Amino acid sequence: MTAESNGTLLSVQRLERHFDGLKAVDGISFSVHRGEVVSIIGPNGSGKTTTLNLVTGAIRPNGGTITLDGDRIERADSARIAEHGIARTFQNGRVFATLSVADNIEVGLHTTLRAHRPFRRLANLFLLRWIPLLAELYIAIVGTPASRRERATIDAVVESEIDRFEARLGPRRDDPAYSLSYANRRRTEIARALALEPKLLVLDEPTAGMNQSETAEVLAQLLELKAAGQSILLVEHKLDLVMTVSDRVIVMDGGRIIAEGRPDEVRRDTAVVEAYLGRRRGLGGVDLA
Ligand SMILES: Nc1ncnc2c1ncn2[C@@H]1O[C@H](COP(=O)(O)OP(=O)(O)OP(=O)(O)O)[C@@H](O)[C@H]1O
Repeated sequence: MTAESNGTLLSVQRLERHFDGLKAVDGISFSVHRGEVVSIIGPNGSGKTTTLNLVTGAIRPNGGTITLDGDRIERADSARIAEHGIARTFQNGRVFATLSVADNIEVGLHTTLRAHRPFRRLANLFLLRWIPLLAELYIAIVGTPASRRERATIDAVVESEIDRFEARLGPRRDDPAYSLSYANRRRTEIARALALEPKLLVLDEPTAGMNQSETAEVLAQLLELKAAGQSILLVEHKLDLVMTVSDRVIVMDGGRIIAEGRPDEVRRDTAVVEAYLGRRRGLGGVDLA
């Protein structure tokens, strides 16, 4: 059966990544179907973020394949993969500190604007990827570059993303990101990813550093995205959230997948309980049973 006919959006096969002999990701295979929310959990250092970095092109694999919507992407760079339909957020939350909320959301769109303006696209990529401070300064002073035709489209996308987080980001739309609360920076980052209308949204610990009510808000937003049919690949330590939002849960330990299934199946898997509790690593004290 082909990727298209069985509804597979992302297919990862025998993926490997070593760091100086350490097998951070050790031959894993999994898939994400269209409209599915798949979470990767596991103790600290089990290879979750490395997997996301491989899928989003931040690093290259030593072996294996990654297929998105039928196309091989394991050798593509992150900008090409973003154009292809994967958008992500980062574990430590990355926003451009001196840019406003609106400009932060817009910046993501510029890095993936299609090749009809190859030179400007190249300049944007160069500035944003390799000299981010200079790029920030340029945008803060001159503004973001766009033709009048593009401007209307871009503004509409930015406004619709601010609307999505209206209560939180609406009043802060023109404020620089450095003045935002941590939770609002994370929301800005998620809005920037969603502005790309990705086929697959990749979230690396979106609730890290958030309190209970902020976490509940993220959960509600994830459930809304899921109801709208958004495919999501999520790494998250807060297991209550994972078990509520996920269609499928993948459990990693030592670079390998040790269990995979529906949340209720994974909860009962003894290998999972052992990985978390038996060795007292990662999320010690979490009751999976
Ligand atoms: N750039 C790197 N250079 C060397 N080792 C690395 C690098 N990135 C990750 N590792 C190692 O690979 C292993 C897996 O790391 P990874 O960050 O993927 O784990 P994780 O499951 O995301 O952990 P956490 O839950 O703590 O974020 C760890 O032993 C880590 O130290």
